[in-house]
Amino acid sequence: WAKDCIANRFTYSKDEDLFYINGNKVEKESFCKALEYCYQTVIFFDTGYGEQEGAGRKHCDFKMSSGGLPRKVGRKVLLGSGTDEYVTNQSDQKKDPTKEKYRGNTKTVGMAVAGMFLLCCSIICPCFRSRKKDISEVGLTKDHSTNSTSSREGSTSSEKLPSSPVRMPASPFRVPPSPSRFSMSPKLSEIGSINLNMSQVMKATQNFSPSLLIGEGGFGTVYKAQLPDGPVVAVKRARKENLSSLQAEFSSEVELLSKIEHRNLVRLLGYVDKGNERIIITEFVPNGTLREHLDGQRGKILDFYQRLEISIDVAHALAYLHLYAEDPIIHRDVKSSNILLTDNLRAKVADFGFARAGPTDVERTHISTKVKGTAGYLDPEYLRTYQLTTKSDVFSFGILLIEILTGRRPVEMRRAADERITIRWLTRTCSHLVLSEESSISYNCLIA
Ligand SMILES: Nc1ncnc2c1ncn2[C@@H]1O[C@H](COP(=O)(O)OP(=O)(O)OP(=O)(O)O)[C@@H](O)[C@H]1O
Repeated sequence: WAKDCIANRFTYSKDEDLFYINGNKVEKESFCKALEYCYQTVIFFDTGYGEQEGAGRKHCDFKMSSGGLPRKVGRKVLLGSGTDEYVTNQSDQKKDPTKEKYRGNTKTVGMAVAGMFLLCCSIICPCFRSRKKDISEVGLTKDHSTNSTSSREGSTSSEKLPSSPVRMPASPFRVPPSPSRFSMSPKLSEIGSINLNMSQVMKATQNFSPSLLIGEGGFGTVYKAQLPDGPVVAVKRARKENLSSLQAEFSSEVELLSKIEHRNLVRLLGYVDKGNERIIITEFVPNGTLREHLDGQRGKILDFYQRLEISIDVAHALAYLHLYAEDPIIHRDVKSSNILLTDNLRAKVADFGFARAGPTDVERTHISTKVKGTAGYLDPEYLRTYQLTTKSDVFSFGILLIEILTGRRPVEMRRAADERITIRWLTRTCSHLVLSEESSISYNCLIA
């Protein structure tokens, strides 16, 4: 039998009693582990894989009903295995030779993503950046306006070069950063804050009026608010129902956002943590999410160069988080609905609810932690090993690039079964296409 799950094909040959993933022979243990995860995700997606639902159960001893299932957090997946989080050394990793083959597949994907990333950053980026106009940003009340202005990323020649080269990965693919694109991390004391109390927040949002509601997600509701002294802000309010479980998301978002400042990251302005109110106030990004644009819900469809610019913006945001923030930060939820666009179609990465501080010690390569993120964007190695590195964001970024190029979601549930998994559809479609400059899909294939 064979089973398609996310971007993988699981095959069992009864005659040979052999297990395959994407045509590669693998040990039963690796096969079962990967298939078990797929079952979990399929349940989350409710994909209608029903006809193959039982495949593998006969051979693998799944623990499907004993806590191995993903818990649902809004549209996100949360695979839990205890609450302990700890940092381990590379040398701590136990090498299981039986997993190497499957690991090889995921590494190939990782290399492909790195290739795309490099293509954007090293070749295309300089060509198009020079044509860019600077975006004027709303001036906001800051506690230390003078200092923070000097530390903010902009286009002045007085910008500082990135610090802490020690943390740069020792990768042969490393691209030297363009000094004009990065800034030092702001010091915590320099972060701007709008000091609002709850009654001012109520006033600014007109008692959380539905007419000011601009978004809703797993964390809560988001409102557009006009502050008395001018700026328009986004006010994200946690749901009351499961406040204790949202507390971690709230703390993470506030703590990490307060340490970063980059024009491609949504800026934290303040927060409320009082009684049963958890509110995050950020700059308002007026032009909706990238997903809305890809869906054609925001007027004119994005052209190729706009998509490219957006990709580059996100790449810069991630490079900043991974390499130039005070401590490395792993976003863990890079996806098109978390990319907000300005009127000039500049991208800002938002939603730091799942973000984690990465390993700070150069000796340490990863953090062992439970899996969080959104199905379809999750790095398969992280899923299997629970070992989180900045590369997990890079994997999600690769998926995002394909989404940007094709307009499709990573998994398109309404399509025919053989077209549901965008990566597979893309590779199959592209391999049949004769490349021609007239055809945008051919061009996109070429880039992908
Ligand atoms: N700063 C902002 N400016 C403009 N709109 C925003 C802003 N922040 C959030 N939104 C809108 O609110 C929606 C939900 O926001 P966000 O993704 O941060 O919430 P969430 O509860 O963490 O969602 P999810 O669980 O889907 O990640 C976004 O998709 C966007 O439409």
